[in-house]
Amino acid sequence: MHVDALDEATRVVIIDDLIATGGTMCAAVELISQLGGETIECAVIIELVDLDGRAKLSPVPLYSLVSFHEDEA
Ligand SMILES: O=P(O)(O)OC[C@H]1O[C@H](OP(=O)(O)OP(=O)(O)O)[C@H](O)[C@@H]1O
Ligand SMILES: Nc1ncnc2[nH]cnc12
Repeated sequence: MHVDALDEATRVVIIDDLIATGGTMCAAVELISQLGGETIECAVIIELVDLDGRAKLSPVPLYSLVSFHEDEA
């Protein structure tokens, strides 16, 4: 991503296929922040609930379409 791709007025929604530990999504939030933007929401298709990536993202809200628990895998 170019260093001048975002400015302070840019509100970003990050979309990925899956959240597990939240490390990937957190890195994306941090990158957006370093470039001056603000992540207003993260969205995924699949959330692996037991790995608690949602807590790592807080206070950025997470929207997920499907939640899997360990005993359902
Ligand atoms: O919440 P995390 O623990 O960071 O994991 C989530 C990431 O893992 C998967 O990518 P993966 O690294 O498997 O690569 P790929 O989907 O590009 O093949 C998935 O697409 C997310 O990007
Ligand atoms: N724990 C996990 N299960 C399935 N896909 C993944 N991608 C990254 N972490 C994963």
